[in-house]
Amino acid sequence: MRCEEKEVPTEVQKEVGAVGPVHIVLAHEDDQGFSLDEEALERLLLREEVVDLDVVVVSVAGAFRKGKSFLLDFLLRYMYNQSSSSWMGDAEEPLTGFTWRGGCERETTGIQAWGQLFLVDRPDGSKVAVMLMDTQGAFDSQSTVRDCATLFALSTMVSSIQVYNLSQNVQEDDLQHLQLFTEYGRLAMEQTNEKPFQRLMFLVRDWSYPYEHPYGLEGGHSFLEKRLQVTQQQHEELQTVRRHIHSCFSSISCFLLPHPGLRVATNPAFDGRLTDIDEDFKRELFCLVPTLLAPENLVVKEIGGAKLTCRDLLHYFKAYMKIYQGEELPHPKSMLQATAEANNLAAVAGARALYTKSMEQLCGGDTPYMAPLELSRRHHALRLEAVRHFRSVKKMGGEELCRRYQEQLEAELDLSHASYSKLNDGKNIFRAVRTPATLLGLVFLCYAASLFTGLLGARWLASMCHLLMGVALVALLTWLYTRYSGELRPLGHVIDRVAAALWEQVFSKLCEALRSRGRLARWLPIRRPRLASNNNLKKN
Ligand SMILES: Nc1nc2c(ncn2[C@@H]2O[C@H](COP(=O)(O)OP(=O)(O)OP(=O)(O)O)[C@@H](O)[C@H]2O)c(=O)[nH]1
Ligand SMILES: [Mg+2]
Repeated sequence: MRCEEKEVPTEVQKEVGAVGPVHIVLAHEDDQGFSLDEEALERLLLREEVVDLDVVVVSVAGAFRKGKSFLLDFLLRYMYNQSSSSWMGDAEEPLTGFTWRGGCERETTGIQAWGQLFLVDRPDGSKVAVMLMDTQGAFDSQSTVRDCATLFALSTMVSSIQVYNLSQNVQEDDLQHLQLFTEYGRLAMEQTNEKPFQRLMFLVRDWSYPYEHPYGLEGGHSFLEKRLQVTQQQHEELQTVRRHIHSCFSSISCFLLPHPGLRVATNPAFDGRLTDIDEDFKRELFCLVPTLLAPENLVVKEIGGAKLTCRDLLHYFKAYMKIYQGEELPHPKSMLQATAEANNLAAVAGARALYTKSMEQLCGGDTPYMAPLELSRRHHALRLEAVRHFRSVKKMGGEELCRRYQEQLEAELDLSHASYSKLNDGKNIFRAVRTPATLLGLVFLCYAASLFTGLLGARWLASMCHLLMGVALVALLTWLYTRYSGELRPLGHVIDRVAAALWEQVFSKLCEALRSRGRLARWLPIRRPRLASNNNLKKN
């Protein structure tokens, strides 16, 4: 049921009908997130009569289908009819403005602002521009936790009065969601010591316990005081939520609103006219709206302690939107997903610690060199044990998530093995002296070659050998310097690599050739595959 005007429209209706809500943040259907309609926002905020005025932004946010747009239409009536005590309108006047309707499917998407800012003279003589904002309801079946958090955070960041619209009670999960969403907002703002947001009002709809806490602001105050109380007996988790909420807003209040009557809640033909709404509801609504919007209660939007004009607000809106569209912020997750990931991460950490402890004992910095093959064998055994430990820990999230984290663990352990192998190689005395030995060998070879070629009369060849010998000597001295001083490390690394290549290409091939002839076989320790050596034995 959409509000349709059935009678001759009143002046307020005419004005409301002439303006209408403006979509400033658009929600995209295909999981593409949100985008800011900059032009629409500029048209609204850069109007000559408001652009340099301080701005007041009143936003209503909370779960979907809880009467947010309906309430905002009464706020509109107040703004259009401020001077009159009968601002609520005629008894038979249908309620129009922000679109609202009955039914169980969501109505409002993205963020909508009323297409006109209201100019209000405050008691201190200043003039401010008031912007009313309606937001997409949280927790509908089409939005992810990230979507809900983004919209709630964004509306909290740009508003000076945020109405947190709740149904029947303030439950612990309402507080937890508020904590998550405001934290998401705080993350996107520059860190300051001041409280990042201004005024928060818990608006509890359909309050059914007026005999415990009466309707209205005072009942809300005593109720909220009890709800947000931090005591030493409370579990730390409950204390943290409450402390967080107190630390985010400079002022927090609560208003308890009665049920508007069955015609409002269940009649599909209800069009918002006052005659169909319960007296209790109207009476409390009559108090609630001025509490938010009376000139003396308006709160100018401030960021970092500085008041914002409409022009400034445009700038901040754009900047915040950009942050939420980028990838630098973490993605808020559902409670189960976050818990499951935390479980798996903790199990990975436990398994990794088990592996590292054993590997440290086996081949850590203080232990002597061990045969690479043995190291590799022990790594495989410990890796298996770590994976078994990981799988044995009870975790939420199911098999697929578990497998993903197992693969991550295995990759990490393989990386650790590679660095332990390097550490182990560094302890091999032959490896440690490989570079100087190779360079010294080169010096001697060049020297012998220069002598030999000199004897044969090939002087240019002898000179070449001398030159090469000089280069090898300089390289050796440079290497010794880098190792001693710790300076010129990149140069030392290059020399190491050249020496390793020389060793591989020349000396080890030379040794291999000699070994194959059997002359050095007894002197050069080399590990042969067991099968091959057995075969050789058999052949012999
Ligand atoms: N029970 C109850 N229903 C209300 C109240 N106020 C409005 N409604 C009804 O709730 C229904 C939804 O109203 P909307 O204003 O469209 O709700 P909304 O929170 O904006 O919904 P979304 O835009 O989908 O997030 C309508 O049928 C209203 O008549 C209230 O205080 N209590
Ligand atoms: Mg709505």
